[in-house]
Amino acid sequence: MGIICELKDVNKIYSKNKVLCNINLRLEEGKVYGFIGRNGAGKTTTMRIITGLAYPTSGQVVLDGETDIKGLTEKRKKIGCIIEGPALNLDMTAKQNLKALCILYGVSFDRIEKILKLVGLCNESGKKVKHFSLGMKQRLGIGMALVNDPKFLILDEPINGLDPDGILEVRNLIKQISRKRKATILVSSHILSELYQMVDNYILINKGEIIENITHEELTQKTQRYVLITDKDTAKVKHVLKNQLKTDDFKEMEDGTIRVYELAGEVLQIMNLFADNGIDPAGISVSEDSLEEYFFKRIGR
Ligand SMILES: Nc1ncnc2c1ncn2[C@@H]1O[C@H](COP(=O)(O)OP(=O)(O)OP(=O)(O)O)[C@@H](O)[C@H]1O
Repeated sequence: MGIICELKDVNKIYSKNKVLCNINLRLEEGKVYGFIGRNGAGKTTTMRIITGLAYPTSGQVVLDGETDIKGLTEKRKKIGCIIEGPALNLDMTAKQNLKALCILYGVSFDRIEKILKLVGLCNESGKKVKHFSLGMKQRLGIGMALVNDPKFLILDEPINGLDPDGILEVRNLIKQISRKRKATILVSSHILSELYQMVDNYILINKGEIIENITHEELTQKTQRYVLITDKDTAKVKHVLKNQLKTDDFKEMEDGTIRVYELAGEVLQIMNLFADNGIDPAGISVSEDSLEEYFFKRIGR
């Protein structure tokens, strides 16, 4: 899998205020990345640096292997982005906005109908954007970001402020774009659960530092319900789980505890079995981390 974007030791200082600290990121082709952090964590600044709207104080941006200004400028033409809200002309219709952008990019109008269909705005041809709902504006913004047929999409908080219907529409749209166009997508949010089941990888940023970069599977496992077992004879516990409970869905954690996922509702069954096998665990309980709990735990709050 090729790397479409890489940040190497990127730092950004705004008048003595260090807003990005040694950011290292590698974004693979065709994957969807959720960029999650509280307001002011540094998401927008990172996105601005990737797209060339801001320069890093130090460090390097690599886009599709290019590192010099000329190469980066060429690659940036193939990035579609919404940063700090879509740039829309409110007195024009969706189609007129898309047409204006096609002229700016020097591309044919052929793609407009396809984009309107994809973003679900085909039936809004007579309506000026100022009469659109926030969700419609966001969808048009995403459509605008697709005009130059990008391989890489950067969407800054596209779900922020939307009602539940709007959230669903934008989520579905992003999933569809990723499936149909195989584009790499970096999408930010300050709420981890907003991006759940929508992205392949979660990149957590806090106070300008990347604190975690994990896959959807890893996050699911970390936030699932599980039976938490504490016992000094972990080998025996694992043996009983595997051979008598016939489950492989457990994990030994770094602190020596064991988490059994599949049988989270079967704690009594597990306790009985342990009793039969002479295991008297120091601790056994059902536990889970919600997505937001997990996030706050990671950012230390
Ligand atoms: N042009 C600027 N000049 C000075 N400070 C800035 C500038 N742009 C951003 N900052 C500061 O950098 C920090 C990170 O801001 P950034 O916008 O990247 O955060 P964010 O994670 O995108 O949050 P938000 O969702 O609120 O935009 C903040 O403390 C912000 O005040």
